[in-house]
Order: sequence, then C-alpha cells, then structure tokens
Amino acid sequence: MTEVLTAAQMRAIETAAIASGDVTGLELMERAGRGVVSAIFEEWPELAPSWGPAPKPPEYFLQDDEKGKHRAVVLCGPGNNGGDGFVVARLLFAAGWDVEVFLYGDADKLPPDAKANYARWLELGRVCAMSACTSERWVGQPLVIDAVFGIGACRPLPDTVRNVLMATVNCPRIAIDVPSMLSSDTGMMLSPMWGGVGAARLTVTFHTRKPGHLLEAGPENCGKLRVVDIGLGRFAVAHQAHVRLAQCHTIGALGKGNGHKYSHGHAFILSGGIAKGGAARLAARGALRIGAGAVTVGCPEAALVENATQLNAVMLTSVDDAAAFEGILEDARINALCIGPGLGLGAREAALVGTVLESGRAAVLDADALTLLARDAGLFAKLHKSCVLTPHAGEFARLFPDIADRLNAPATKGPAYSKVDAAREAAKRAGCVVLFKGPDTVISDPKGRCSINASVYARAAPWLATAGSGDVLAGFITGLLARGFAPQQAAESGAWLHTECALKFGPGLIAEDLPEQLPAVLRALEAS
Ligand SMILES: NC(=O)C1=CN([C@@H]2O[C@H](COP(=O)(O)OP(=O)(O)OC[C@H]3O[C@@H](n4cnc5c(N)ncnc54)[C@H](O)[C@@H]3O)[C@@H](O)[C@H]2O)[C@@H](O)CC1
Ligand SMILES: Nc1ncnc2c1ncn2[C@@H]1O[C@H](COP(=O)(O)OP(=O)(O)O)[C@@H](O)[C@H]1O
Ligand SMILES: [K+]
Repeated sequence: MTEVLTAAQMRAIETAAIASGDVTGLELMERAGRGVVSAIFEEWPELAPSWGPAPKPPEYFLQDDEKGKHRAVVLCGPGNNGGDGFVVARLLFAAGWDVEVFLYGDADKLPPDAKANYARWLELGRVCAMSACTSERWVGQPLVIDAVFGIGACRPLPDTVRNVLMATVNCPRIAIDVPSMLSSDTGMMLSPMWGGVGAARLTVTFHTRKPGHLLEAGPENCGKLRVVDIGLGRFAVAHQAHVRLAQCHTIGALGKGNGHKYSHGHAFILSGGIAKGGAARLAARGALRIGAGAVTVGCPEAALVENATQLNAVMLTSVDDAAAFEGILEDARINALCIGPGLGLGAREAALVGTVLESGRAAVLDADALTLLARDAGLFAKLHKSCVLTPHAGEFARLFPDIADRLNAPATKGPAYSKVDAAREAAKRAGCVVLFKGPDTVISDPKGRCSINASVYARAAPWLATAGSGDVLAGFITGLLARGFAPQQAAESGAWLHTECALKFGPGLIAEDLPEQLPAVLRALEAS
C-alpha cells in the first residue's frame, strides 16, 4: 500500500467500513490487537507460544512450562488506542503471559469498544491507575506495550503519561499504531524537551503508514515499523487528498527507442564562475546519466578552460550574462534548465534567474537560485507551473519564513501542521512543484498532489548527507524534465532514484558516485 493516511482520513475509512455493515468497530479493534500480538511473535519467535505466531488458535491448551514464562506491562490510554491495548493484554494472557494493565484516565469514560474490551480484560486480571504508581514501578520491565495514545493525540502529553513514558525509556517497548509521544500526522514530539531518547523497538500500525511514521522524528522513535492489514482495503479516501510514498514513474519512458539525441531532450545547466563549477558539473553528469539526450553546461567565459578540462560527454558554452543566455535559448531544442548549484548571488546571477523564468521552459531552481528568489519578490512572482524548487530546510525557511515558523512551532492543539502541509502550502504559493528535502523529502504540486520519498527504515541512506548530493538530485530532476516528465513526476522519480543510487553504493558515498549507480539501478528497475 503506497498511501500514507492522516488521522482524519483513517477515521473516515473506519467510519465508512463500519457504516457499510462489513465490519463492526469491535471487530476492527480485535483485528488490530491480534495484528499487534502476531507482529510481536513474528519479530521475536522466542516469545511465541508453542502453537506459533497466531495470537490464539481456536482450540488450544497451554503447556505447563508456558504459564508465566513471559511478562508484559500494558499501558492503556483513554481512547481506542487503549482499547487495542486491552485486546493485546487478553491475547498475551491467553498465550500464558503474566500481564499487568495500567490505565490513564477514567474507565467510565472509555469509548464503547474500548470499554467492552476493558470489561473483557477485567474477567482475567486487574487494571491499576497509572497515576497511582511511582516511577520505580516502571524500572526494569521486560516488555512494555504502549497503548496510551494513537492517532487521537495532537497536544502536549499530560504529565502522568509523560513521566511513565520517560520512566520506561530503557525498557523494550512496543508502540500500538504510533509511539504515544509522537504526533501521527506530523512525526513531531508531542512533549517538548523529550530529549530524543527511548525509541520503541517496534511500532505496529494498521492499514497504512501514517505521515508521522515517515516524517521528522517519527522513524527514529518508531524503531521497526510493521503495517498490519485489518481488512479496510476496499475503502479509500478521495484520490486528490492523500499522500503517497514516492516511486519511480514510467521507467519505460526512460528507454531510448529509435530517436536521436535531441529527441531525448537537451538539458542546460547554468554554472558559476572560476572555481565554482563543480556543483553544475555534478548536476550535468546526473542529467546525462538519467537519460537526457544532450546536456550543456553554461559558464562565464573566464571559467571555460577550467570546465573544459573536466567535461567530455557534457557540452560546454559560455554564458557571460542574461543577454547571452537569451540568445542561446533561441535553440528550441533546449527544453529543461537547471540554475542554482554553485551559481553565486550577484547581479549576473539574478538576471539569469529572471531569464530562466521568463523563458517559460521547464526548470529546476536550487541552491543560490532559491536565495535569489527569496531576496526578490519580483523574481518569485515569475515562477510558473513548469518549475521545480528544491529547498533544504534552511532554504525553505528563507523562501517561506512564515510557513517554516508554523511548521516549527510546538503543537498545542489539533489539527497538527506537518511537513506535508508546509510543502503543499509552499507549492500553492509558488505556483510550482516544491521538493522539500531531507531524509523525509516531501514533494508537492500547487494542487496539493503530494508524495514522500522516505529515506528511512529499509531505505535509510544517511550517506546522502554529503556535499554535492543535492546538486546531483537537481541534475536528475532536470534530466527527467528534459525527457518530458511532468514536474511532479520528475521531482518524485528523481528523489526516489537518488535514494536508490545511495543504497546501491552504501557507506563511503560521495556525490560523484551517485550518477554512476544509475545504470545498475535502472537496469534492476527494468528487470522488475
Ligand atoms: N481508526 C481506525 O480505523 C482504527 C483505530 N484503532 C485504534 O484507535 C486509535 C484511535 O483511537 P481514538 O480516536 O480514540 O484516539 P486515541 O486513543 O489515540 O486517543 C484519543 C483519546 O485521548 C485523549 N487525548 C488525546 N491527547 C491527549 C492529551 N494530550 N492529554 C490528554 N488526553 C488526550 C482524547 O481526548 C481521547 O480521549 C488508533 O490509534 C488505533 O490504535 C484500531 O482499534 C483499529 C481501527
Ligand atoms: N540523512 C539523510 N538521509 C537521506 N537523505 C538525506 C539525508 N541527508 C540529506 N539527504 C539528502 O541529500 C541531499 C542533500 O542536498 P543539499 O542539502 O542540497 O546538499 P548539497 O547542497 O551539499 O548538495 C538532499 O536530497 C537530501 O534529501
Ligand atoms: K500508542
């Protein structure tokens, strides 16, 4: 499942499923709890009962030596996440575990399905108030199930809950749906000063990933992430509204068929002056490797010799000023532009950004071009729908300071504002695609079509934090624009391939290595 659903979308799906008569809320809760217990037993087979990872077979008996062999503490909250916790407590008990259950909140106020499972648990064991326990109570617990808050939490944690979660940071912890100190819509901590310690070992979520599993502090706090199917597959949210995991679009479109080089597009990369050309050369190499038929670097006359010693398949021409570039653009075959990497921030460069935008051609604006756009509202107003902006967090804050402030403000009430919301708002304001970089790169177009290239969990590629890797990404996207990809698809595919190249190379990666991984990555994609 490539959809990433917010809490509101998840609730809408659950409501539709229940309204259809297909399933009751109680049954969904049972499936969720069962999914959590199976996931635990699959993850740690040594914890599973003699009958295997199923929570409970229809006819079962516990062997004597299984009774009390394992121990868990289940922390339940006041909503349906707590309800899932009571189901897990019951199923672990059925597998012979010693289970202690603690509740935050008032049992009388539990929602109906959670209350039903609370009552079922009371037939087997006790429930203690979380608030009545001192911090020593939590030390050294072998397994803690965090069922305090799920998708319903969007404001700072109550002190009782915060203290219990802090006191169990060193215990192996399994989070139901989402770690309770994390906003499922944003991936941000609900309690400031949390300190970044105490990740869950495993987070088990339902139906699809939520933005909070992928964004910001989410991945480092979820531990491993498992998505459990609870039978909601046929219920969908409106297509426009949802966020997807980034993927590589129509790899077939990258094949070369029978055309000649110019039928595969001509990308033009603008460079800075003497000793500033490395970034543009990296972008050019990326654009060529990804399949642009021809790539040219344009630099000031004075830097021609330096660039000529470093470029072979990439062509080179002088661009001293905006007027010279206007002349070059009379060649209609140049169909994708890249400006910003190593560009500089002077008057020549600002005028070149203006020319790029006035040409109306597909263009990637990165690095210094973003700073120039932030400085000049007139330039910013020239952005159009064939542009792609590729800011990292610092550049994003320069371009969209109010949006960045809103994103970085601590959540005090819902609905939460996420990196997805920020990228959407920025793209709408700019009137073009915005690719907001990071391990959690978010790509949005002005209509809010949005995807996340999550370089986390199995796709973690921390080696990408190396000088020049952003320049290569700008080149990848420019190359895909030259191949005729629409801006959103070019940005999404470029980001996805960028991560794949880093994964293919692994540790020790430097920016120069990235384009050289593309042949193998593309071949593997074609084969699959
Ligand atoms: N939506 C679905 O499709 C399903 C949801 N299920 C479970 O239900 C959960 C969502 O349940 P709920 O919507 O009841 O939400 P939660 O159980 O996540 O939390 C909501 C409750 O916590 C309180 N609360 C939230 N933040 C608080 C704070 N900072 N201080 C004090 N109280 C706070 C709210 O007032 C409300 O009572 C999911 O995360 C999941 O675990 C599953 O049972 C299966 C299906
Ligand atoms: N820890 C990380 N995991 C995955 N990708 C990362 C990480 N850090 C940075 N990146 C990616 O590496 C690239 C860095 O780009 P940028 O910040 O512009 O750097 P530079 O200007 O040095 O090239 C971006 O695509 C970003 O998403
Ligand atoms: K939880």
